[in-house]
Amino acid sequence: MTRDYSQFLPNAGTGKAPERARSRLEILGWKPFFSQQASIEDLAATPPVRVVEVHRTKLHVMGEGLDLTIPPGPDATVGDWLLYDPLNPSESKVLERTSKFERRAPGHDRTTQLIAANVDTVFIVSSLNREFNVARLERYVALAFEAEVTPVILLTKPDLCADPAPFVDQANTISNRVLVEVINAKSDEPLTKLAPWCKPGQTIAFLGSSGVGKSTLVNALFQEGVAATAAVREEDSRGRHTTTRRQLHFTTEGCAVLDTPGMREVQLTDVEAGIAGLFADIVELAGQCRFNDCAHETEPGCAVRAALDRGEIELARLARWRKLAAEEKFNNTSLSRRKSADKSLHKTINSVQQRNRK
Ligand SMILES: Nc1nc2c(ncn2[C@@H]2O[C@H](COP(=O)(O)OP(=O)(O)OP(=O)(O)O)[C@@H](O)[C@H]2O)c(=O)[nH]1
Ligand SMILES: [Zn+2]
Repeated sequence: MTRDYSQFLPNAGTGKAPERARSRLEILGWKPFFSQQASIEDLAATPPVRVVEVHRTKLHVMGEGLDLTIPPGPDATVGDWLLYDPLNPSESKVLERTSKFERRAPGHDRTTQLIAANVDTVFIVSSLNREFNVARLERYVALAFEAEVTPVILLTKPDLCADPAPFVDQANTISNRVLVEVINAKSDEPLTKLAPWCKPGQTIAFLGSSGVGKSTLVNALFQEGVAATAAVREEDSRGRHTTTRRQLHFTTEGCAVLDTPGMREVQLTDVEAGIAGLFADIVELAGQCRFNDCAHETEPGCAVRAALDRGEIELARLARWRKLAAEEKFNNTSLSRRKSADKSLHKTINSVQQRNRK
């Protein structure tokens, strides 16, 4: 079967894009970034498919006229694009990702575990009450930057808050690259307020503490039900529908919503790049300090303190940067310690087994 994929290649057609119906691939999230990684011949021989669901023993993938499960050979996660090799499915090539969420896998040799790939926007949700915590929001923002996903902060439950303004002001101090929206998840606001990020072909995810309104927001997006294309549910032995561990649900509009408990376990790991992006100004200043190991406290020639004195950076923000950077350092050292501990445990087990064999 030969398919024509030329329309998905970059610079196809004329400059002015004629209004045409979106293809199935585009609704699934196919973008020029992916088509640039393959030739027309590749695309015809090994058609692109997206991983819409990850099971322990198989991957559920969808593409143009394709809806199948393949063995989990390729090191792929939910959201990934594969060039599906019909002759050898487990050898299907995983395309380079626009973004990826990872988490630390405790006690394994592989230090990180892929959670999700090719997410466009992550909504960082916090409610306008005592749960609100700028430092926590900042961690999530750093995480999103590290994953190369655009973060948007959503402040929920304004109907239960006497004065949202101070919370909004605080959230706005995090980064001028991050939008802050106040949203009543229980009203009809989600559909309209989230619309700019929930267009067809977009992939979105939600992060935030328990009880802040993530499920309520997701349900609001699926008001018209889960699209037929995302019949990605399995029936268990009792004939009930069970939500499997990692999957994409498509709204009737064609926006993919990531549903994976793994996102809740995403920790602030290896977020150095994210922190650097979030506190780019402070990081740059720190590079100008006289001493390489400047703690920005009492050292002479400290560019950070100087900027603080000039009122160019905020003390509270500097404190948050210090805390986040220290935590990041701690996470990294505890990981290497944990890794060597794992190894010695492994050695112990091996030597015990050898002794028992004798
Ligand atoms: N008044 C009001 N209640 C809200 C709003 N958003 C969520 N809630 C309520 O807060 C409670 C928790 O909301 P959920 O959507 O279950 O929160 P969650 O973030 O999905 O929580 P987990 O599933 O534990 O991670 C529910 O009773 C919601 O109805 C809001 O904007 N206003
Ligand atoms: Zn300094």
